[in-house]
Amino acid sequence: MTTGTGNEQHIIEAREVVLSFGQTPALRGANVAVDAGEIIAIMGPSGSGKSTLLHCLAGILVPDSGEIHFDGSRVDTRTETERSTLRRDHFGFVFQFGQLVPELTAEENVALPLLLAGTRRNDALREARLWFERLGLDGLERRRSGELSGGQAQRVALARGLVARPKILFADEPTGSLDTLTGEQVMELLVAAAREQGTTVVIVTHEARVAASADRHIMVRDGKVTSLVPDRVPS
Ligand SMILES: Nc1ncnc2c1ncn2[C@@H]1O[C@H](COP(=O)(O)OP(=O)(O)OP(=O)(O)O)[C@@H](O)[C@H]1O
Repeated sequence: MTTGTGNEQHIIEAREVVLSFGQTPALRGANVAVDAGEIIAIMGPSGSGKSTLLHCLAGILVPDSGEIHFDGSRVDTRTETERSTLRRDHFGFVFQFGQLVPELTAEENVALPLLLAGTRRNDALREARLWFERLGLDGLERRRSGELSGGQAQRVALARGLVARPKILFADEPTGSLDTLTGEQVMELLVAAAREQGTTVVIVTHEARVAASADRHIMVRDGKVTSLVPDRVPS
């Protein structure tokens, strides 16, 4: 593992990242650097490479060339097992669809990251339950995903993404399956909870309103990040 080559002030960084799926280029030299505690929105047209960039930053995909740095050390040079451990210990995830395990109750779904990290079941469930009141999910602890509305299921997924207090929350279109109002509420909860616990957030979204909740947004076009100059969202 290579260490100590990243800029220490950035918690996560992609440098000249190139990745193709077969003949299809997805990233063609993408650069982005995110500060600790920052909430950054990745925007851009469909197929421009947003999700691929998020997956590279999160250590899910390994670039063909270029570098990913997390907390001052290289991620892309690590083995699959090392990257999996990194994700489990430091990253949380929220995606657009189908994230909850249907056989588990809502509280068991939220507790999952803690259980995977070795927390005792009772402690994990106690910690998980704290999120239900906080996210307006009181009384839904024992429901299964089929018994939740889309907005409720996304809030459960959000709780699961944050319960282990990850350093970074990666969110790929977390409001994409929701109506505008429900999506705004989920986004408000996401931003408030992330700020409260100092979690850095990298969020892929099509929606300008979602991006407006972020501290900064970047544009991905044809596999490149086009706005490298800090582009602060006006408050
Ligand atoms: N697993 C895959 N296999 C083959 N091609 C893929 C795969 N994933 C993405 N691609 C291609 O890579 C390019 C970038 O895709 P990506 O999903 O990163 O774009 P995106 O900006 O997130 O798109 P969208 O907004 O539509 O989700 C596209 O041309 C896409 O078709």
